[in-house]
Amino acid sequence: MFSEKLSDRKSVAANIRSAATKNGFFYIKNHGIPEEVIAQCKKQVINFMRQPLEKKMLVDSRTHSKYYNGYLGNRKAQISRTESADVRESFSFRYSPELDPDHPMDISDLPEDVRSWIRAEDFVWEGTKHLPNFKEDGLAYWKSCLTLARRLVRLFALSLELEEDYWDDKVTHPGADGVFNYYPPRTVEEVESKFVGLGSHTDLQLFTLLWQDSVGGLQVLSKDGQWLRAPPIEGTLVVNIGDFMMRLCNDIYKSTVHRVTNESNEERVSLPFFFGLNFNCVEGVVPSCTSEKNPAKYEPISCGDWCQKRFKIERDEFLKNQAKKEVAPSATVVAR
Ligand SMILES: O=C(O)CCC(=O)C(=O)O
Ligand SMILES: [Fe+2]
Repeated sequence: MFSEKLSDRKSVAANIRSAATKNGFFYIKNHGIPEEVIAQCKKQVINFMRQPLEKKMLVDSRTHSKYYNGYLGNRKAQISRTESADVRESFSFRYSPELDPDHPMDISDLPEDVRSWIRAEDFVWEGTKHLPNFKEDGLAYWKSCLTLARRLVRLFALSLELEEDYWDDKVTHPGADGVFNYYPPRTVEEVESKFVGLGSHTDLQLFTLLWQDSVGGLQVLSKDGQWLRAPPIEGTLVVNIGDFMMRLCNDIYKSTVHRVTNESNEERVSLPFFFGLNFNCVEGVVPSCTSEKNPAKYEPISCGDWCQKRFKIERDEFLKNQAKKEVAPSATVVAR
């Protein structure tokens, strides 16, 4: 991937094509993110999550965020309608031009159509100031992911028989959502009531880079409906295709359903990074994925609209179900 020779890069791209077509999930090694950067970030996630709830609520997403940033607590969301509420706790933040590792710039210098789509919110860093180096260490990992993702998107372009720079101008201020996931050790209640860590879902954008610690618990749904374990492999990141990529390549690449349950007595941390095009960028099916026999299945849509719609569905669904539970009678009528 980092080779000077196009033929080397093409050969990696061919591997990506094969994995993205079959499973939609693969591992990468020698990705260039230093182990030290990952370890520091993980340490900070543990520091944050082990705080008393009132400290974590300083950055509560529901009270402080317009755009789904900040902290979401244990069982405060439910990504899958047919499973339980999610046991996972998370801390989320979004792309900010000041923090861009490749070309930092002031938000006021962005053209208006790009600026109006920037979803970063300062409260996430304001409310975590009491944790020494939390922001610095968290962002060091996020920055490494962003630089890597910009490299990887070039290989994705190659893999789809597009020019390598096909998306370069469309990832200058991209969807780059950092999330710190924390799955507490599983309790007896969770086992008995079949609670999931994070219910079955697909990711939204072009692709996700995922670091997971050594605990395990990620499962991927295969084409024939089997849950496959995606175990931690030291020195690797998991990469998986998102829905927007699947749309852009007319379903050739698969955005695969996955879920997580921490089945251990240890804490589990994972660090996904969700990468997409600039949110103002309206993109349709790419030319190399359509033909007369295989017309585009999807209309162009902006990456931002797409994400916003999907986030809203997830949150609204959860709040609706909560409200229903609150007004439900204590007796349940069972059909006979
Ligand atoms: O925790 C993991 O291993 C995966 C998390 C995930 O799928 C997500 O945050 O979308
Ligand atoms: Fe996911």
